[in-house]
Amino acid sequence: MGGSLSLLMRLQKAFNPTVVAKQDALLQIGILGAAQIAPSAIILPARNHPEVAVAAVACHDKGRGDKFAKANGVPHIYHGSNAYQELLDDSTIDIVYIALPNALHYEWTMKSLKAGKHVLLEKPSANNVEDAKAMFAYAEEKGLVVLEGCHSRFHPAIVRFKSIIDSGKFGKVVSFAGAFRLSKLLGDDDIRFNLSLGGGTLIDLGSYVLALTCYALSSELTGIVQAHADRLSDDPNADTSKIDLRTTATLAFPSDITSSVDADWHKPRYGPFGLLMGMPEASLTCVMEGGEVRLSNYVFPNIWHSLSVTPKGGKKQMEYAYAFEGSPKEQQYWSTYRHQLEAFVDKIKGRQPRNWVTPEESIKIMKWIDKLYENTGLGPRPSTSFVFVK
Ligand SMILES: NC(=O)C1=CN([C@@H]2O[C@H](COP(=O)(O)OP(=O)(O)OC[C@H]3O[C@@H](n4cnc5c(N)ncnc54)[C@H](OP(=O)(O)O)[C@@H]3O)[C@@H](O)[C@H]2O)C=CC1
Ligand SMILES: O=C1OC[C@@H](O)[C@H](O)[C@H]1O
Repeated sequence: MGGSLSLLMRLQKAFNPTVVAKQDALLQIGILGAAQIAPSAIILPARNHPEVAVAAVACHDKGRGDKFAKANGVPHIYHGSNAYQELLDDSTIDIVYIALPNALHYEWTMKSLKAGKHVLLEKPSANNVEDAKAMFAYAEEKGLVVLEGCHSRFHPAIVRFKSIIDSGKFGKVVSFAGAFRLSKLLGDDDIRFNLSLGGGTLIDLGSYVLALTCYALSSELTGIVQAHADRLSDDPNADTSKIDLRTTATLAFPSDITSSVDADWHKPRYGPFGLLMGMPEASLTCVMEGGEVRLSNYVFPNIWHSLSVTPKGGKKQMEYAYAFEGSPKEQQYWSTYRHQLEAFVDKIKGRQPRNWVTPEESIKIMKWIDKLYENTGLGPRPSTSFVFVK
């Protein structure tokens, strides 16, 4: 099939994945919050997974909740101020998908665990490392699965990217660069720019960069060489002065490897009156002694990505990894979120997932997000006033 035809097919499949026949005894998923990301991250993947069903959504606002449920074929809706807790009290729900503002991840993960539910939690896992540690410790105590949805980690493209580095074919790693850069299309009132809701560009976009960098290098980050944040406001008394529109940093890894981080929600716009957005960038580049490998588009690699391998002094070669080797043909259309759901269900069912984001990794990423925020002077994202009682 020609390039443009396969691209069209992948686009079509991304928004209309095959609806599969369901097995008996499905794991029932409840969604907390009628979030924008929920259709891509859980509704569509669940339609394509034979062992799960989305059974309910909880939304404070009845009108919005009804609209969400209707548009996404969710059979039951909880609404009103106690909606989230009512969903957790529903004994038919096995899994809770949490796509709430970052500051609410801790509270609703703890409450979900207390209610005996497994949790698929949006990235970043929490507002700060202390909250993340408490969440994963409680999950362990309860014998339940909590997975931070760093969805890119599950796609064949990132696994292939890492395997090229790990193969040693190009020798030792010299340096690494990770970027997630977008033009600002959201208002300042978006959850991403609100300190009390756990906002900030490093915690939002940078959480991917840190997680994917640490995964690809399979080694412990050892320190911060330098870091800089462009703030939303210069008024030291305003919360917005603690919100970074862009954070850039250089990190140190063992063997003198340095890695750059660019988390940017303020990529310049261009054209007349700045009407055009800059090209979104989600890339990872690893420079090794004998060559370089670069992955572009780790966010929606199922629609399109490129993996370029350039031997030192040689010609760039392109690779694509839409499916794992030997996997059924249909899987070439799986999104990062569909791969993630596969792993999550495997873990709950006691099967070995192909790939996993461990609690230790999630905690480590939160630790370095805190350290970077300390380093840039903005300070870690504060915990909320919620006090958890077992
Ligand atoms: N994995 C991925 O690709 C992506 C992940 N994310 C992550 O998902 C989470 C949610 O992001 P997104 O979908 O953009 O969020 P939304 O802005 O759509 O908000 C999600 C839900 O949070 C509740 N909420 C929104 N604003 C507030 C507020 N001011 N105070 C209290 N509750 C609020 C609402 O619940 P209700 O319906 O009850 O009113 C809303 O439906 C974040 O953690 C983000 O990092 C986001 C985008 C992509
Ligand atoms: O994938 C994403 O892209 C945009 C971000 O703001 C969002 O939170 C993130 O997960």
